[in-house]
Amino acid sequence: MKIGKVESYIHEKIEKEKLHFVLLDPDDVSPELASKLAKMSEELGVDAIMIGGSTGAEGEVLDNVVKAIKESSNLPTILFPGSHGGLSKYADALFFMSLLNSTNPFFITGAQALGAFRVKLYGLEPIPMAYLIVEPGETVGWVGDAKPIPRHKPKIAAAYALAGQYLGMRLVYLEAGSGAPSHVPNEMVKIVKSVLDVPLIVGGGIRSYEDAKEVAMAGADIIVTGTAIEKAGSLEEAEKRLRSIIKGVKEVKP
Ligand SMILES: CC(C)=CCC/C(C)=C/CC/C(C)=C/CC/C(C)=C/COP(=O)(O)OP(=O)(O)O
Ligand SMILES: O=P(O)(O)OC[C@@H](O)CO
Ligand SMILES: [Mg+2]
Repeated sequence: MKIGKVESYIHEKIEKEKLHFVLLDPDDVSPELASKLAKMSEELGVDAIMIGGSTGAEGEVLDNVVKAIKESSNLPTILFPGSHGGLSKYADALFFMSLLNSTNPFFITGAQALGAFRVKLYGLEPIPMAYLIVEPGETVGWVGDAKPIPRHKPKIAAAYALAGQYLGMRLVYLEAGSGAPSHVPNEMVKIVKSVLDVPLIVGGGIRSYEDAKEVAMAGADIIVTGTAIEKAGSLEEAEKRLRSIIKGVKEVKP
């Protein structure tokens, strides 16, 4: 079995440092803004750009944002699809994710089957990933028909994460939901990390130096931020926030 370029890049990098990925939602950012944010991200030390949204980032809108990002930066572009619609031939890779704690088979295997041929046709690099929604879950929890993992039940998260690894998934993503008032609890990150051999991604509600640093210290290998950068209001503010979040991530050594 061959591990693709983007996944190999992730594996090599996490040996040496904690990573920071920026998520851009084509529903919320224009190609022009995406292009500027991607360029800034590369200059400041972000490790990859994720592209997706839970309320229908697809078609031309998605393609144009991916193209704009590819033109302005050399960072790997990874699709973060809300369904089989969230695929673009212009991206490098995609998180081929299964929402393991969904109550709806569409988000566990259905969207994956409907998207599989197009992934092959577009030559996208699929990276199998267990996607787990933790309370509050926000929009993605509702859209994904999730049974969100209670914040004070880290063992449930660990059980799902380990099941994902044993099912062959090569990444686990703990998601509190975009814009969540608080990120996944540190204790949960720690316990999940302690049972896993595959890299752990944490996102949702991470918006400051302190947030990023504590989640990295708790054991996340990759920290994702979307809202903090996307909705900064100005490029100056986005830069300020990005600098402090990256500082928090990179101060923690693996
Ligand atoms: C692998 C393929 C083809 C599909 C996977 C489909 C699955 C399992 C989706 C999971 C459920 C879902 C709706 C995920 C959306 C992921 C996502 C992009 C969330 C965050 O987007 P943001 O823009 O930050 O937040 P909003 O939720 O506010 O849009
Ligand atoms: O927008 P934020 O809260 O940074 O969340 C990022 C990501 O985990 C959402 O899927
Ligand atoms: Mg969104």
